[in-house]
Amino acid sequence: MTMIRTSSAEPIMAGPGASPAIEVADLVKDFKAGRAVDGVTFTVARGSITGLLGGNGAGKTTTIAMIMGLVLPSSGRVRVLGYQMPEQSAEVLGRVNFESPYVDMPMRLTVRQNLTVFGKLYSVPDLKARIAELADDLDIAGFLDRPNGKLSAGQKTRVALAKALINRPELLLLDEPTASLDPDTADWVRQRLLDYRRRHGATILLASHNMLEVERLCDRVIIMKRGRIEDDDTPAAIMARYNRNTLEEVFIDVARGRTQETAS
Ligand SMILES: Nc1ncnc2c1ncn2[C@@H]1O[C@H](COP(=O)(O)OP(=O)(O)OP(=O)(O)O)[C@@H](O)[C@H]1O
Repeated sequence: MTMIRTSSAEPIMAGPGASPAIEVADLVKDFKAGRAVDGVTFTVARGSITGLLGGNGAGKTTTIAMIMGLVLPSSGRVRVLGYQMPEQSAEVLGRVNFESPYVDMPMRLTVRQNLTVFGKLYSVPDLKARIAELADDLDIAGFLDRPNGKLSAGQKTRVALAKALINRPELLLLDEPTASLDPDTADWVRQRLLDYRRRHGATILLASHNMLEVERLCDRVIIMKRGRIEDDDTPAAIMARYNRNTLEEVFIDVARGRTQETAS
């Protein structure tokens, strides 16, 4: 285990398994139009799959962007794999990756060229072999030499997943990983994510509007509303607390302001 001194007086424990995958404390983000994240605190255990739920504008994407160090918090603290973000981001970014259907890869580059660029950014060793392995695992070998702009939504998602896994990340952050996919392809993507977690012991944090997906994938659910955490527990415990059989019903209760006591 390594002790690292940072600008803050407190040392950070940075050894393998020494700290949670993510620690977020009193996180706040103010934009000109108002407060997007309003004092959020949670930790994510290594090897877990955690779902970040909440209605449109609840603050999920902003929270994930602050965890990645892409958006600077107005106040509060983020640690990823034991390192303080964004100050120590250089220590962790190679061990983390991200996927969102709303962030396109360069359209004119072929799939192989895209994966090569991202692989080089992550200094992936033996990159050709890694791309071949992912092409096999994610069934993209048939269109490796096609421009990204000429792929269907389902094919693009598989390529985006290949990009997200190229550096064998210990922590994977996903923003609606199955948005706009047909149920069969969405199920296939979920299975790949479960396989990846099982094989590599990776941690996954995902924002999703698909409640069945969250019930199926997640060990734990954090529900956000207007920038704050409304609930945080296992899917089963949350459904029991709201006296509901599905997370979809809980989501609607939370969105419509029904409390755990009044929901029935
Ligand atoms: N770059 C930005 N500049 C100004 N306001 C922003 C910015 N990014 C997000 N916001 C605002 O912050 C709030 C939270 O947005 P965010 O995208 O984090 O929510 P979300 O929970 O991910 O929503 P959705 O489910 O619709 O993707 C919203 O009111 C949004 O308009």
